[in-house]
This record gives sequence, C-alpha cells and structure tokens, in this order.
Amino acid sequence: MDYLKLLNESQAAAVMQTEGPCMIIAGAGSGKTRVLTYRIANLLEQGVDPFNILALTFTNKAAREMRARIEKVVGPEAKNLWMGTFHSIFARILRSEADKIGFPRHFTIYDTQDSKTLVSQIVKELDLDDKLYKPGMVLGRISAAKNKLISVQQYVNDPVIRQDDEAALRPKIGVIYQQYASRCFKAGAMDFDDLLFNTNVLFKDHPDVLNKYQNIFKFVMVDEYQDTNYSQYLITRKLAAKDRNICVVGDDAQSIYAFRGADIQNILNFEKDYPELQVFKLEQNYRSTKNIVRAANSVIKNNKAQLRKDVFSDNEDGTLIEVIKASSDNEEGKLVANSIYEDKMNLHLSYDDFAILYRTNAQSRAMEEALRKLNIKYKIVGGLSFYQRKEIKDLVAYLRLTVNPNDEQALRRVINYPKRGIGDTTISKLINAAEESNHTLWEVVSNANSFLATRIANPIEGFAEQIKSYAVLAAKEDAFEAAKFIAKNSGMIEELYSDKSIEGLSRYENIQELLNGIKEYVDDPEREDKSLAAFLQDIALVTDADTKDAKDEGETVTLMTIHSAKGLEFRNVYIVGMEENLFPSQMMITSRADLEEERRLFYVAITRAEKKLVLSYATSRYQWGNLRSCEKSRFLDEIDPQYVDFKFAASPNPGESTFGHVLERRSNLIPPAPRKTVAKGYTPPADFQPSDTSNLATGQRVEHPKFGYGTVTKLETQQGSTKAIIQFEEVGEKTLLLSFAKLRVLT
Ligand SMILES: Nc1ncnc2c1ncn2[C@@H]1O[C@H](COP(=O)(O)OP(=O)(O)OP(=O)(O)O)[C@@H](O)[C@H]1O
Ligand SMILES: [Mg+2]
Repeated sequence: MDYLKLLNESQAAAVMQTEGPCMIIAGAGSGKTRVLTYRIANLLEQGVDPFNILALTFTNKAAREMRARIEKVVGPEAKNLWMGTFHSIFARILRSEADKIGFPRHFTIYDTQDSKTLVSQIVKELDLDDKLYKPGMVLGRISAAKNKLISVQQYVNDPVIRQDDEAALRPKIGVIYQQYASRCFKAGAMDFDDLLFNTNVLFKDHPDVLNKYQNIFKFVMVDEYQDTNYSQYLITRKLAAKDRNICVVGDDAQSIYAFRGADIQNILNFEKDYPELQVFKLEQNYRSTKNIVRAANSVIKNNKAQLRKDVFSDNEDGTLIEVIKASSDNEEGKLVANSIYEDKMNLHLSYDDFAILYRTNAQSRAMEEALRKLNIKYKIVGGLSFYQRKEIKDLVAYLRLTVNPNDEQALRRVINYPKRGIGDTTISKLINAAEESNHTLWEVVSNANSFLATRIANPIEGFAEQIKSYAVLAAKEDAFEAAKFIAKNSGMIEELYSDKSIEGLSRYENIQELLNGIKEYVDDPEREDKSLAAFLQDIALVTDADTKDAKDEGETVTLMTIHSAKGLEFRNVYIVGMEENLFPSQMMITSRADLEEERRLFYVAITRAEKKLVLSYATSRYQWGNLRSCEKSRFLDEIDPQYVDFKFAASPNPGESTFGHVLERRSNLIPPAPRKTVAKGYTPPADFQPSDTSNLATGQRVEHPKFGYGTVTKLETQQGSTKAIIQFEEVGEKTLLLSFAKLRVLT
C-alpha cells in the first residue's frame, strides 16, 4: 500500500486501526479528512464490500471529492460506497422506507422558503401577530426542538418549554409546531430537520429496519464530527451499536454550528459511549505556513472552553499576515480585488488559488463589483442559489406536484400561475374546504365540483387533470422528457418568452438552464434512477456549501461565507469585513459562549489559507441603508502582532491607502524581511507625483514608487480598463492596471 507513504506515523496508525470505535479530535489542516479517505481505501483493499461502508461528510462536494480520491486508489468499486451528507444519505433511506412511517415514497423535501411560507400561513390562519411570530424565529424554535428529538407531543406538554415560550411572550409556538407538523405530514413533505428526525423515528419504531441498516453499515465514519447535533449523534450511535466500528474525526476549535443545534457534548459523549475507544492525536498541520498556524493558535488561545491542542507546522515561515484598512466597503472591495490581481500576475497564480471569505452573504456585493471592474471571474458559493430563483421554483413546483400532488406549497404556488382565472378568494375557499372536510388541498382541488359552483370549479378541475396527465407521463418518461413537456404544457415557457424585458429574458434562459441541467442528469451513464422523483430529491439536497460545479467556467475566485468554507483550503485567503459588530457579529453575541463561537469561526477562516492570509476592514460601510462608521474587529488585536504586517493599514490618511503602497510600518513591530517584489536599490523621491497615464505609449520610460524605473513594453485594453506590461530594471516584468498604478511618466 504505497499510500501509507503519504501519511505520518499517527495518521497511518489511525488508518490501519480498522476495527472498533476510534476518534480523532485534532487541529485544522492536520489531515483528519485525509485519514478518513485513506481509511476507507484501506478497508476496501482489505476486501470490505463498499456497500458496507457509510461515510458522512459535511457537504455533497466533500463527499464527491473523497470518493474521487478513493477511486484513484481502489478503482471504480468506490462508486458503491454510501457517502454523502447526513441529509442526503438519510433522505435516500427514508425514501425506500417511507411507507413504514406513513409518508409517500416520493415525499417532497421542503426548503427553508417553503417552510417559512407555511409558518406564515399558519400564523395568519391562527390570527396571531405576525410581528411577534416571525417565521424565521418560529422555525428556529421548531428546528431546535426537532434537532433535540422533541416531538410535538413533548413540546406542548413540557412545562419548561411552555414557561420559556410564555416568558418570551410567544405562548403559541407549540400550537404552530403542531399545525406545521400535521400540515407537512398531510402534504407528504419533510423539511430538512425532518429528514433526521424521521430517521430517528423510523429506527426507534421499527427495530427490524434498524437491524437491516446495522447489517448494511458495518463501518461508519463521520467527518466534521464537532458539528453534529443530537439527532445526528443518535443516528450514528444506533447504526454502529452492533459492530461498534465507528470512526469520527473533528476539531472542537472548529465547532461553528451551535446556533443550529450542534453540540460539543457529542464529542464528550462519544468517550462515554465507547469505553474501548482508541484516540489518535494529530498535531502537525500540513496545510499552512508557520505564520498562519501560529497566528491561528494565538487567536484560539483566547477561548476558555477548548480542549488543549498543540498544532505546529513544518512548512516555511511564509509571508506575514497582511491587514488592509479601507475607508469604505467599496474601497475595501477595490483593494482586495487589486491585491488578488497583483498576486495572480506577479506570481503566475490561477484565480482558483484565491478565496474571499465573509461573515454574512450581504458582504459579497462590494467584492463582486470590484472584481467585475477588473474583469476577474468569480463564483459565489451559497447565497441565493440558482434553485431559489422565482422562475426555477415555479417550474420545480410543477415538477414536485407531478410527483407528489399532495405537496401543498407547490400546489399553492402554481395553481394560478400562469394565470388561469383562479382568484385569491377561490383559493381561500379551497383551503377552507380542505380544512373543514379534513381533506388535503389536492383532494379538494381535484374534486372542486363537489365544493364550488360549476363555473368556478371547472378551471380548477381542469388544472387537476393537467397535473394528473403529467404524472402519467412522468411514470413513463425520464426526468428530462417529463420536465420539457411540463414546462411547455403548463404555459410557463410561453409566459416567460413573451416577456421581452432583460429580466424576462434572463428568466427564460434560467428555465433553459434548468432543462439543460436535467438533461445532463439523465445523460449521466452511471445514473440508475433517471426519474423525475430522483432528480427532485437530488436538487432538494443542494446545500449552501454546494456549487453547481458543472457550470464552472475556467478559473474563478471563490466567494463564500466562512460557514461554507469549512474543511476547504485555498492558497490565498482574504477575510473581509474585520469589524466590530460584523465579525464578531452583533446579532449573534449575547454571551461569552457566543463570542467563543464567533472566535472559532475566525479560527476556521484563518486556517483555510495555505500560503497567504489577508484581513481587511473598512472604517465606514452602508448597513441597513445608512452609512455607518466602523471600528476594527477585536479579533485583529488578538492575533500575536509578530505574525502581522500592518503595511496597508498604517496610513493615517485613508485616501493614501487606496493602493498607495504606503511603505511606513508600525514602529512597534519587528520589521519583516523585504518583499522580493520591491526594488531594493530604489527609494521613491519625497515629491513623487503620479502622472496622467491616459496617453501612455509603449516604449515610454516610467517610474513606480515600489518597483522603480522601467519601460512600457505592451498595453492592452479590455472593456475600458488598460493594463500595462512594464519591464522594470530591478524587479523584472510586471503587469499593472493603469487606473490604479501610480506611475510617473519620464519620457
Ligand atoms: N502526511 C501528510 N503529508 C502531506 N500532506 C498532508 C499530510 N496530511 C495531510 N496533508 C495535506 O494537508 C492538507 C490538510 O489536510 P486535511 O484537509 O485532511 O486536514 P483536516 O484536518 O481535515 O483539516 P480541517 O480541520 O480544515 O478539516 C491537505 O492538503 C492534505 O492533503
Ligand atoms: Mg477536514
């Protein structure tokens, strides 16, 4: 096994220890995921059937990458591994066992938006104050309950919960939970938390089913174990109860989902559950430079509730961590984009080497604008994803309804879209009729004549007939043929095609794109189930941290929230918005525990970087429509200053920091080694004044405050911005953007 050469001693020991419970709690970048990968490869090489291995990852993308790596070692057998996120694996299991818990085989998976809409509808129906019972807040309570496996019954009967809700002046949450659960059940729908909750119900109420899966999953492995919630913990514990071959890896310092119910207690419980536990320590970080690892250690040291770990790196010292100070969020974007552009050109990097991480999705706007101005391609991971767009949700609602006509949210969404003369009043009547007669909305819709006057009922029954005909078609055809037909027959294509505005055009193109995606899905030769139902399940499980990689075109800078970046690595990382109230987030911190979670988030962000880390902040930014002045984040001061270069943050004059290459350094810092890219034998004259370069021509001699003297060898203009390629005498060739470069034209 030559892959053992790719592991250090403790990693190899963890890989070779294949039987019994095993846990690795170790620092970032120490090879935990790598150990899991090779552990699986090792099991397969020893003849374990891939169908008997379950590996749970944090994102679908992580699962794909792990599978690809294992395939390199053991070949195509790796395709048969059970590998994916908790949600995708257990959705798959629930699908084949659905009837046991009273759900249809093709149950719908409600996304957050569907769940919020349903909560709003319930709040309205119950005549409650929608300002008090905001859907996000209510759902948060329901979700927390489900993740702790608190059923509706337990919720409404628990005196402590009732007191909590009463104290918060929201005594009706239990009633909403009850309604919500029964409406989901009637609609044959599960939300994300239900996928785990119902798996627990399934295993609890059906020991034979549990037994079956215990026999299938002889080896269970979990990555990012620190972020599992109670519901997930219990599922893995039950599955592993028979063979006790369970291996979990994680890092308590990277636990960042407490707000969604992740529980550090799961690590401590693990030790209690398996007294025969083997624990492996990994201390060497292979990902990052010494400076980055030490800086990260100096930050996490401030957390009190942390298991002690020493993480070290044997890599080079690397450059110091740069801090950029900008006068506004737009300037911050500009400085970050410039820095990326410069590094990419000077060091011949790929845009894939760069990531910009932020605390909240809203921060991407300024970054995107700045990147676009420099023609830098980027992709955003998470945020408003493709599948959240209105037109996509509309067509998907038709598809969902085809597969599961009881899906109430889908039905309400498209019953009168495109318009077919079914007004709001009629819809309310239908909903009431369903409530009163204890039927599902679909049952009422498909028998509208029994409830409403013929004139009103006819178009409704017509719609029901249409959906029924789609179901017949979908049973015969693959997902693509069915979806194409439905898009046309429903009138959606015509509706969007006739809208000639730019937005209308882009909506039409998005529908085309969705159909292309479905075609790709059914054309995949390895895909066994090409049905519409299978496709819908697949897209319902796209998480915030997944991108539609298939559409990626060429090199791109990656933009994402820190939460989505967990487990990933990039050569150069920018953490932007390092300001008080933004990071640490004002919304999130009300206690020391919250502050510690924000700090762990910062630790996660720092440790994504391999070679270079840049932190930026703005002294003012627009928030909620107002320009606010901002203070730099306390986290910046927590980094041991010997690892930080405040070069771009030192300027007393904010204007100067606009790519002015301010060369002063903070005097209390140890001066770092000069950067190779600076012309050493050159000092800019005190009166250096950049010239107007709009008429710059090749062959002209120029002076640059950092690079010294040079000659312009080429000029390139693209979409209004001009790049100059300049041969500098001392530092060699550089490509500079004229709108930013401070150049004095000498001849
Ligand atoms: N023994 C080793 N020799 C060389 N490179 C290694 C070794 N172990 C790990 N690496 C590399 O170090 C990097 C970090 O490894 P990995 O992602 O497995 O760490 P991790 O502990 O899972 O990190 P995180 O906590 O961020 O999830 C990867 O690029 C990996 O390939
Ligand atoms: Mg990892």
